[in-house]
Amino acid sequence: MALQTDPSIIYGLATGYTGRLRKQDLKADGPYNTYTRAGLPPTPIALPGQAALDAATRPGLSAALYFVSRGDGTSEFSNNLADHNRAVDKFIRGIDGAGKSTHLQWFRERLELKLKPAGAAVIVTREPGGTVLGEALRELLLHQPMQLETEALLMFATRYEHLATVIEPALKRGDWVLSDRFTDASFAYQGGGRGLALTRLAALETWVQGDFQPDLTVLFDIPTEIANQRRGLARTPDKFERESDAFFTRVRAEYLRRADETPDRFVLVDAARSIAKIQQELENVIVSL
Ligand SMILES: Nc1ncnc2c1ncn2[C@@H]1O[C@H](COP(=O)(O)OP(=O)(O)OP(=O)(O)O)[C@@H](O)[C@H]1O
Ligand SMILES: Cc1cn([C@H]2C[C@H](O)[C@@H](COP(=O)(O)O)O2)c(=O)[nH]c1=O
Repeated sequence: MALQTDPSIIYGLATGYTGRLRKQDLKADGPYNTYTRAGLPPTPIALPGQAALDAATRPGLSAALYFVSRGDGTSEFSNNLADHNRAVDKFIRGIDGAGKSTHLQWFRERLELKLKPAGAAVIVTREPGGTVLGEALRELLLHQPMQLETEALLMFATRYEHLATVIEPALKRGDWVLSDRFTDASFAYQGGGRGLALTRLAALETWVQGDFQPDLTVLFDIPTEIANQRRGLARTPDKFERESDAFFTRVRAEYLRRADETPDRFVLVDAARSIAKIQQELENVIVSL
């Protein structure tokens, strides 16, 4: 297994390091890139002080095998890969670039305010995930290599569980459901991005959800180059985030094709604009609901 540690890359970049590690830095091979090369870098990458030398020669007792920066000068330590991936998800991921996580939280708060008098709850969920089984499968889907067909089937398997145990019961209760991604993502990523026949995805869509469709889908549309800059903040990219620009351009094209196909269901948001401008537009969406 590769060491995959950012400080070695930063050391290798020398004066080329601008204070922010980008996705392309992780991909650029070099003697200090511990993502592309196995083993230790060729030289030490720091001049350690007395405390660090003491810690190396007399390490504290711990079962931890992994760590990830919390971004506040401290680190989150984990004993196994599943916990580590969850910690990475929490502290580093969340950066796909379009800004949907940023706006989802805000959207939820606004919607809750609107629904409060009616007493309806807002359930926020996500795909892949949203259930105990779905979250376990998410780990595999985001981090394990697998056949394209397996990936598509697992996406729809998590969706079946999600619909049956979370979404449908919530809608029956009269609650509102906000899902961070749904079936359009399968068409965009497995279909557009990876090239699985759309007819196969359409068959799975019918099997898993019948004629169920979200009432409204907000598509945060963003050119690949801008998404790249924002995604550049992600330091430990998952399987999807490691994909090429061409992949993301195809993903975007398929999202736009889906929006074009069923325009009544979609609100297309130009996500390249400022957060304030986007929220102005989302405010109008909430008013119209
Ligand atoms: N309109 C915007 N202008 C500038 N920066 C933005 C904008 N929207 C989001 N960002 C920033 O871009 C980064 C990515 O945003 P966010 O995590 O919301 O993306 P995402 O599409 O939800 O990604 P993921 O799907 O991985 O969670 C964050 O650092 C966020 O602060
Ligand atoms: C539902 C769904 C998701 N994906 C991909 C898209 C993203 O890269 C990840 C999920 O990560 P996020 O931070 O929650 O956006 O999974 C997919 O390929 N197919 C799908 O159906």
